[in-house]
Amino acid sequence: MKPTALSRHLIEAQHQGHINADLRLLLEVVARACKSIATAVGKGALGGVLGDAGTGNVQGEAQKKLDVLSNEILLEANEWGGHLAGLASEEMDHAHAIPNNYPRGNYLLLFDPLDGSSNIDVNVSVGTIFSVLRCPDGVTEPRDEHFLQPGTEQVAAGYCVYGPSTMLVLSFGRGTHAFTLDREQGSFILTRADIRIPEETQEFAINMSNQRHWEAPMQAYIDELLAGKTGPRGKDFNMRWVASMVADVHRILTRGGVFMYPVDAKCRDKGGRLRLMYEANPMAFIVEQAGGACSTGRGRMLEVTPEALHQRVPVFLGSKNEVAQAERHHREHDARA
Ligand SMILES: O=P(O)(O)OC[C@H]1O[C@](O)(COP(=O)(O)O)[C@@H](O)[C@@H]1O
Repeated sequence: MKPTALSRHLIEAQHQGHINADLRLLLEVVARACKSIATAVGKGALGGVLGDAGTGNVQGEAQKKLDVLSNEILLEANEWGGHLAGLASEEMDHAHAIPNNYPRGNYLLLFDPLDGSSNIDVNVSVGTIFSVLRCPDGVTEPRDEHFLQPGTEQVAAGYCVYGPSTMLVLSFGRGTHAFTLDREQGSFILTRADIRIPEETQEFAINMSNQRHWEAPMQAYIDELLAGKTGPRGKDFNMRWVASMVADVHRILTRGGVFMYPVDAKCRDKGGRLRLMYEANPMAFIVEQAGGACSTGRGRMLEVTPEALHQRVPVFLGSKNEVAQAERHHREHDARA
C-alpha cells in the first residue's frame, strides 16, 4: 500500500469533518517550518548554528543560536500563513498579533521553538512543541490574555523531534499519530497511527539531582519506585532522563513510562520548571489522546486555569496508572497536612 503522507492524512481528516480547511492548512504551515528547523539542526557545526546567541529570553534564560533561528522560522512561516490571528512563543515576551495588512485567520498558535536546547551542542535530540487554540470571538488584535485558555480548549497540538530521524507527532483530538520525515522526498509519512501508551510501566524519567529539593510527597513516591521488587510496588523500575522533554515524551509514547518535573526548592517561587501554555498543555493533549494521563500532581493538566502566558507548572505525564500513583502520594500528603 502507498504510504500515507501528512497532507493526505489531513485532507482525509477534513473530508471526515474532523478538521476544517483552515486548521489543515495551518498544520501544514507548522509542519513545513519544522522541516526547515530540522535542516538547520541537522547541519550542526557545519551550519554555524551551534553555541549561544548572546541574548536572553523573557524567562531570563540564555538563548542558543538555534533557539533564535527556530523562533524566526516559525514566526515568519506562520505570520504569512493566513490562518492565524496571533501567535506566542517561549522566546517572545508577549503575544504577537498578526498585522492587519497580512492574511489572517481565527486561530492562535503557541510554541516552544526548540525545547531542550541545552542538548544542541552535544548532538542530542531536541524538538519543537506547539499548541493551537481558537481566537475568542470578536477579538481582532489578540493580546496575552486571549491566549489564557485551559488546555481542554486546544484544537490541535503536536511536537517535532529532531533525532536520528525527524518525527512529527500530532493530534487534533482524534488520536495521536506519528509521521517520519522522508528526507529525500521532503514529506512527513505516517509511520504510527493511533499510538497507545501502555497503562502500566516500570520506567520513570526525572532529574534525580533535584531530589533533596523536592517536597515530601515526591520524596515518598520516588522512594517507593527505588525500593523495587521488595518495596510496596513489588517491581523494579528503570530510569531514563534525556533532559529534553520532547525526547523523553517521545520515548513514553513509544514504550510507556512516566515523566516528571515536580516543583522543587529551586523553582517553587516560579510554580515549577516547565511552561504550561506551550510545553505542558500540548504534551498533555497528545498524551491523553494516546490513552495516557497528564497531571500537576494535584489535578488534570488540561483543566488548569492559566494566569500568565509564561506560567510554569509541575508536570507528571505518561502511563495512566503510574500518573495515578504520583497523584495518590500528593493526595495522601495533603490530607495529612
Ligand atoms: O536540566 P533539567 O533541569 O534536567 O531540565 C530539563 C528540562 O528542561 C527543558 O529543557 C525545558 O527547557 P527549555 O525550554 O529552556 O529548553 C525540558 O525539555 C527538560 O525536560
